Amino acid sequence: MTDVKATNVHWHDGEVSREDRNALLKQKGATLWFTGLSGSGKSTVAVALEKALTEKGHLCYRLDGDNIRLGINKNLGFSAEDRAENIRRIGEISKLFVDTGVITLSSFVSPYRADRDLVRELHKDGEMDFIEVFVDVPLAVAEERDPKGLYKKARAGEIKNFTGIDDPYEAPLQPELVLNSHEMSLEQEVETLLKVLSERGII
Ligand SMILES: Nc1ncnc2c1ncn2[C@@H]1O[C@H](COP(=O)(O)OS(=O)(=O)O)[C@@H](OP(=O)(O)O)[C@H]1O
Ligand SMILES: Nc1ncnc2c1ncn2[C@@H]1O[C@H](COP(=O)(O)OP(=O)(O)O)[C@@H](O)[C@H]1O
Repeated sequence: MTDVKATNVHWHDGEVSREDRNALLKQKGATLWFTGLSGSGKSTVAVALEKALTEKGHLCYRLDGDNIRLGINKNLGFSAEDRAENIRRIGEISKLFVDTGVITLSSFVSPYRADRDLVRELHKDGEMDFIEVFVDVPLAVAEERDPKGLYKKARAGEIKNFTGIDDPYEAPLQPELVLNSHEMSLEQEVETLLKVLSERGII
């Protein structure tokens, strides 16, 4: 892909600030970044949290691997380079959402530490909350769950470069939160997340 450098381009501030939008929504925009193996529970937890937050009157939005890859990132595959670009774009989108005041739930395998760290850095630019949530289950558990039948296909050699099988997953070193979804109930996971959001003044 051609890397067109942004020369003679400058950020343009409006007259409404992020603080104004946060005040309007009575919450603070933030990104919760769910990372983990396919089948670890990222989407399930994000869906449950979205429901709980909405019931409490908070505006949130889910960005999910499969959905994003059907639209804005439909030109990307699963090479390390494409995954990096996938995560970079989602990182930028998450940051824009946070700027609007929305609590953004981003669920991506995001297997490379450097890609996730780049998203963390992007959020530092705007002093925005970035909460890395490692949904951590042993590969055997994810493979046993196999909700989409993809591990079976990967083991049969029908899918190449499948994370955990013939492609790496680099676990976070210092995530804000670890959820062991094989040892916790969905309700416990949502409660834990709501507590973190409350402690940080996001809700
Ligand atoms: N090769 C390979 N490796 C991992 N995952 C694969 C692959 N091929 C397809 N899928 C399906 O795509 C979903 C992962 O997309 P992501 O955008 O989250 O991946 S990444 O962050 O760019 O690595 C992932 O979704 P989840 O199961 O929800 O994690 C899979 O359903
Ligand atoms: N405590 C739990 N938290 C999350 N998912 C769970 C839990 N217990 C069982 N599961 C199951 O594990 C699977 C996780 O799949 P999914 O959420 O699609 O994972 P991912 O988005 O990481 O690929 C689902 O079938 C879900 O019902």
